[in-house]
Amino acid sequence: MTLLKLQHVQRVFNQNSANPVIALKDINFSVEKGEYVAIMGESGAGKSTLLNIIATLDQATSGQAVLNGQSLNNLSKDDAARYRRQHLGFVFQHFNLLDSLSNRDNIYLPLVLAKTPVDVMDKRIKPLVNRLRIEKIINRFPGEISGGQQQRIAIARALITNPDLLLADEPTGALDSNTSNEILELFDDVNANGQTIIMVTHSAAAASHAKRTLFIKDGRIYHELYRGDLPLKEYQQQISQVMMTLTNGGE
Ligand SMILES: Nc1ncnc2c1ncn2[C@@H]1O[C@H](COP(=O)(O)OP(=O)(O)OP(=O)(O)O)[C@@H](O)[C@H]1O
Repeated sequence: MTLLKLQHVQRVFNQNSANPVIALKDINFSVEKGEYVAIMGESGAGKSTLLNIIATLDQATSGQAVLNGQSLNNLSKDDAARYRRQHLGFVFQHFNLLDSLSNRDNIYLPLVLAKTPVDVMDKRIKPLVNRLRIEKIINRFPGEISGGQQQRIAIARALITNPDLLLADEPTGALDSNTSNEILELFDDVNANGQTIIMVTHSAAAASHAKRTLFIKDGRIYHELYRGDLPLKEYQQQISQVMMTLTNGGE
């Protein structure tokens, strides 16, 4: 089943000025339910712009973006905020946890905002605590745990609403390579449990964990790679090669 479909998506910044910026020229792709897709491209290629449109934080200038049957094109600010809360989960590079709340309350936060009863919150958190191995840190505060542990809490916060789509923006960008690997294995596990994931990353190692990688250049999809049955390392090399070609002019 198709979860996300983008057709001829264009995003122009400063459209009515003397110097409009065409950040996305013509983006076309679909994501099936249960897929794990990485998005790569050089700095300025349009990755954040694309992610923001999928995240309902921005809207296409033209073209269509549809997520789970809902057009993302003309949502009002309030409707977009509600849609995000109900259907999307976010994981960021710098975790974005609230230091004044315990880790448990950080995870509960999206449910608190949705006025969810406490017994439902307790029920929802239990399987996540086991799966993300955060038993020992759940009652501590973000300032008292490591970066990798903070990212685990952030992943739990993103998953507790059972989102249709998990959006990850450079989720290992602030972590050392060992901790990055642990977090990437966690994403593998989360995806194996049926969660659809889109991850923007500069890291070929991170992208190699996704089943498909889309490469963006100058606001268009330039190439795509499927992992298939390739071992992680070989797939990572293929991804690095495409990135190298891209960087060297992309022909
Ligand atoms: N608010 C804005 N106003 C004007 N131009 C913008 C705006 N946001 C992004 N751009 C431009 O749109 C293009 C795509 O930017 P975008 O941030 O999507 O790239 P990116 O691939 O995410 O880059 P990076 O990897 O550095 O984060 C760039 O040329 C950028 O300068």
